[in-house]
Amino acid sequence: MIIQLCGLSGAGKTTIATNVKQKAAAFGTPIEIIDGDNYREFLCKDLGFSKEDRCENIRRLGFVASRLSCHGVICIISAINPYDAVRNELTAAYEHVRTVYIDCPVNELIARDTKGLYKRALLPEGHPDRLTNLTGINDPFEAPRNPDLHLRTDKKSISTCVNELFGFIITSAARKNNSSLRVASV
Ligand SMILES: Nc1ncnc2c1ncn2[C@@H]1O[C@H](COP(=O)(O)OS(=O)(=O)O)[C@@H](OP(=O)(O)O)[C@H]1O
Ligand SMILES: Nc1ncnc2c1ncn2[C@@H]1O[C@H](COP(=O)(O)OP(=O)(O)O)[C@@H](O)[C@H]1O
Repeated sequence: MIIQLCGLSGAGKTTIATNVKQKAAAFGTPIEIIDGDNYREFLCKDLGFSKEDRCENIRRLGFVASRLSCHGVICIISAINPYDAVRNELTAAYEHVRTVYIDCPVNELIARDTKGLYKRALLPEGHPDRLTNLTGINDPFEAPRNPDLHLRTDKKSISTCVNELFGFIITSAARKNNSSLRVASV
């Protein structure tokens, strides 16, 4: 199974994915987190933040996830993943892909600003440190219309979000296994 997260920088993707991984490990269920930030240092080092590069980034993360998930590893793709088209591409290309929207309003993210990116994007035009393509400020984010799970991280605590995603994964995995068993017994 592949869980593709999407959500703005600072929305809580890494925090939730890491906690879900820990919780699952305690139950003996391995989860691999395929994190955009992390892969951009290695496999996706050549990519920037244009629409083409962001889509290519997601395609590569999706490919890695597909290789692991066909050996039974549950994968969480933790990336901003801002475009509908490439999210749909992954859903169509691979089996058992679920889309989870980690949602937080921009005003709250500007207040959190854990990496200082929002401050830089909001600098006046022409400022040498201004970030010109930060998702949600001056670059698009296409909110998924029908995500399989929608978590509002400004309204729910970290532990509630973690429990909801964990529960969702367990339920989806059970459904997937039941349907494989039905197919196998036909
Ligand atoms: N311009 C711009 N826009 C968005 N994000 C930026 C940008 N510049 C750097 N960063 C940092 O890169 C992380 C996002 O990488 P992703 O691979 O998740 O992005 S994408 O899915 O390809 O859109 C993102 O990580 P997260 O904060 O964990 O989301 C940022 O730390
Ligand atoms: N309900 C919540 N879920 C996840 N993170 C939250 C929540 N409420 C507050 N936060 C905080 O928001 C920040 C999210 O950062 P991070 O997980 O790195 O986001 P992202 O990976 O989406 O960029 C962390 O400082 C975290 O403690």
